[in-house]
Amino acid sequence: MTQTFQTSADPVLYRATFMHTPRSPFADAEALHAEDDGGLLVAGGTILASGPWAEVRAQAPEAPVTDLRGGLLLPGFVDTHVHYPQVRVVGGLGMPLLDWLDRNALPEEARLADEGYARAVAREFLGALAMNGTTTALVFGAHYAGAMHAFFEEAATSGLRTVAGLVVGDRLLRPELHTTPERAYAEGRTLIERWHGRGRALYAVTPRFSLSASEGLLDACGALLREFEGVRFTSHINENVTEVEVVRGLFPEARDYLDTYERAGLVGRRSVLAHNVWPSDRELGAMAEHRCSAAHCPCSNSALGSGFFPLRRHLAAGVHVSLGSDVGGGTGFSLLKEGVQAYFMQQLMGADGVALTPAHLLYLATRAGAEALDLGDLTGDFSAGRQFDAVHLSPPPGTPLAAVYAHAEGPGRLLAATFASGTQGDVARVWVGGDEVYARG
Ligand SMILES: O=c1[nH]c(=O)c2nc[nH]c2[nH]1
Ligand SMILES: [Zn+2]
Repeated sequence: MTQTFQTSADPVLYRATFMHTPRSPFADAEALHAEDDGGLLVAGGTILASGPWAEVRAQAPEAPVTDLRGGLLLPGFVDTHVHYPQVRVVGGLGMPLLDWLDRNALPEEARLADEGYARAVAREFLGALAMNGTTTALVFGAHYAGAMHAFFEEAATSGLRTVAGLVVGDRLLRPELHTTPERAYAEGRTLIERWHGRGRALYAVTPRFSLSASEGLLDACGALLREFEGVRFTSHINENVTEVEVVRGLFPEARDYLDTYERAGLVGRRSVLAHNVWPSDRELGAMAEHRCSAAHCPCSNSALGSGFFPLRRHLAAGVHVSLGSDVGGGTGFSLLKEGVQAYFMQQLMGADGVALTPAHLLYLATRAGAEALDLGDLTGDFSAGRQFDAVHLSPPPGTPLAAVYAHAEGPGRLLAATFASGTQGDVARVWVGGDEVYARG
């Protein structure tokens, strides 16, 4: 059954310490906007006014107030790379990518042929996103159309914003995961017609990676992308050195890994490519020209030993970067953890790394993801006109983070501590479009 959310059309007020990054801290050092005692006026799920409490309150003196003081209100997190079928295989440590796929991920993905199994996994997956404060996700789907119908049904019930699609491959996986270009096109078309643009769902054409996709299959994906307005494209790229070598051998005509997607017409403003740990300069320049995004997945890159993400080179080339948890190659759903891991890795890169501030981490976990998905007008910050997509962090009393919250000197310290030690347990409430989609306890 699909749940319908009854968002109040009457104005409501939220009073909280809040922070957001309407602009990129990579372009503007003053991008972090913090309100120690802030107000958000929301009606019909849309933010009408945002600023100091006294000013916002004056605009709607009669509106009921939700008092969230004592915690921290942030825009809902945007996870731009996370695999729905891999919830139950998180924590397969000690293997590089291709072994990890063969031994850990793909056997589990084959189990989603059973629609009942897939539905149970979808519920676990969506619940995990919500309880971690993720309100929008670009979801790498399953290889089975039935599992994707189940996913979209469950996503509608969850209230979360999802961009997702059937994952397709026609070689070098397990035979039961293989499709054909014709079937990929037909099943993709049916899923798009049923789900794309319905409620909070959008569709993403999703070949698993060029290693497992023939040219014909990538062309079928390109046809779907051309034929249906607003459909997104996502896949993996340049994650692991062995993978890159294999792809080079499989596509002797292609200039590089990116070109395998470019030749099929898959790369544009609404394309998100996960990882990109080992890009060439040609690929970075072309990605900037296409205005596509790289989804950086620092916990996954660490767990699978894939390498250090060259953030400095992406920024220098003008490539937009967002964050992904990459569950189950990644180690969990928290974008707070991804943020601090991104920070750690850049620190460890020495002169090649970028010194990330708390504002950068917040931007990467929120606004950058919304822009990667071309949903920046809808979500990603608390500016007037955006949807009220929010996560309220309220550390349980007696925890170290609660002590920091009670005594932090200034917004930068509060935000740094939140990324450094915040977890799923600190997420108290989560809203999407003004609808509460998660409440702790
Ligand atoms: O991190 C990853 N996880 C996956 O499931 C996958 N498939 C192809 N390439 C991949 N990389
Ligand atoms: Zn992935």
